[in-house]
Amino acid sequence: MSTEARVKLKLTKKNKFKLSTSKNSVRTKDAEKSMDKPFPRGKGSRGNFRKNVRTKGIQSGEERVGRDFDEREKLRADYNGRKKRVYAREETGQNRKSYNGTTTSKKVKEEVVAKIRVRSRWVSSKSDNANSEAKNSSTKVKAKEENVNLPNAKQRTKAKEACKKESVMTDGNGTGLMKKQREQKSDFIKDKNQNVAFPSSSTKKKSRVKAGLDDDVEMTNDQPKKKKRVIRIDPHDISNKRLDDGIVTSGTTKDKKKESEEKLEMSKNAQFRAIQPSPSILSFVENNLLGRRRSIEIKRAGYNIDLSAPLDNIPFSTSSERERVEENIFRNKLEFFAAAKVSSSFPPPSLPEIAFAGRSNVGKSSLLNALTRQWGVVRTSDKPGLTQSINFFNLGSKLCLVDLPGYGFAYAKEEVKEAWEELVKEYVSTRVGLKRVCLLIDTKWGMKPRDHELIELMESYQTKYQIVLTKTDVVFPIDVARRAMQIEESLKENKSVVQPTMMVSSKSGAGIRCLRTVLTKIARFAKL
Ligand SMILES: Nc1nc2c(ncn2[C@@H]2O[C@H](COP(=O)(O)OP(=O)(O)OP(=O)(O)O)[C@@H](O)[C@H]2O)c(=O)[nH]1
Ligand SMILES: [Mg+2]
Repeated sequence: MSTEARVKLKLTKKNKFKLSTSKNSVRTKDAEKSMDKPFPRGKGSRGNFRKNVRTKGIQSGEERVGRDFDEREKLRADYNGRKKRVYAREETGQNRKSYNGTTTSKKVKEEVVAKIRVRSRWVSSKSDNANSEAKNSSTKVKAKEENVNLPNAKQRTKAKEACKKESVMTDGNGTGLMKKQREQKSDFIKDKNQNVAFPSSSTKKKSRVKAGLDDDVEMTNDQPKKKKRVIRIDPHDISNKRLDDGIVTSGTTKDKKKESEEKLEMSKNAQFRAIQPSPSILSFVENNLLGRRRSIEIKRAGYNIDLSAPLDNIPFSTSSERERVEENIFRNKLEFFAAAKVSSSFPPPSLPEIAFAGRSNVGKSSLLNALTRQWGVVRTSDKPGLTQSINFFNLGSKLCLVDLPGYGFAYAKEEVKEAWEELVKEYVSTRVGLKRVCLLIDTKWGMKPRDHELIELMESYQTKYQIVLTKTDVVFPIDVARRAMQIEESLKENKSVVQPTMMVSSKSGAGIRCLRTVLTKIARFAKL
């Protein structure tokens, strides 16, 4: 290359250099304008600031060199300290990478301070990932820095102070910074609690909806939530206690009563099971097939199970044989002839009377039908209280059978039941011609207090009575024997009682013939 050509090339290079520097000078002026406000306020200002930093960081190396040169030139020309600081900030904020340490010592100091300020932000953002609490605090500090949406001027100044404190903390240690931030946070919360009233629920919602939400506001929202979680229980308030804590004493006493009753009942049952029946009673039960029996057992004994009350029929008997064996009196027709609800309505005594007394539903009317084998003459029902008057039946011209109303539980008014009881008592105590009272006792339940009452009355009026256990087909044979034994033992001292205790079942017919034999003897020897 010739010398002329070399000179031309140098000139063109110089021209190009001048052009590039002039462009950079324009840009730096714009930057200068923006850097007049190093921490811009308001929406988007921070974003623009970052944008500037980013765009300037992408600049080519040639441009960067040119701009550096231009700035150096300006520094030399301008001795205003403020402008220098602005340029230093611009340098550190925009072209950190292009900085090579060739500037003046003042500029270096300012750059270092600015750089650390930026680093402190990075460190805080890094510590966010490590600790969520630190994250919240760092964002709050940022918010303070930006000073956006703070409720009043006092808080703004507080935030500024916090920001200044943070800028002093330039040691780059994350933990130390976190501690400081926590302190700041707690201070700030205290200050808020003292000065700022809690926002209402509507304001809470609004604050959540807003995109540019301030974390400080959220922090205040969290405070009442924590308070809500506190559950205060009044120890003297009964409603707080559970039912099984022993407050309701009436329930426990009731339970205790029930338990004691159950124990008594259990002890009664145990006592009943401990009864040893006499051999005579046991043999009677077995001979008459009393108690609950299987139909095959009755069949094997020779009874026709197709008949009602089969055990009242003689095995393999013909009609002639039965007429011979059975009592003549009970072959007669049963006829109803009088009913009395009051003592004045009693018919005049014409025949020896045998009465059937007992609790309601014990089987009085059924027994009358079973004895006479005339089903349907006396009305029966499974509903207690059917017989409500004293009903008189003639059995031929020899005997009068009397069906008494029951006592105890019945579907009737209390006054009516009391009237029945009084009528029965009057009848058994005053009736002339009454030769025997068959006191019917349910084999399953035994004697009840009202039965004892009637016994006492009959004892006092020397009315002869005989205990007849009914419904023996519903309990085991051994229990029939035990019940008979129990009653006999309990009435051992009584004078008007006629032994032995009779045991019957109107359903199976067990023991009916024996009772019939006993009653026939009464009719045979009785005199008015
Ligand atoms: N299993 C069984 N049931 C019987 C026996 N005797 C009577 N019953 C039933 O017991 C219920 C009451 O019988 P009733 O003869 O009406 O008794 P009641 O003593 O006259 O009753 P009231 O007239 O109300 O006092 C009826 O449903 C009968 O079928 C028996 O020996 N065995
Ligand atoms: Mg009856």
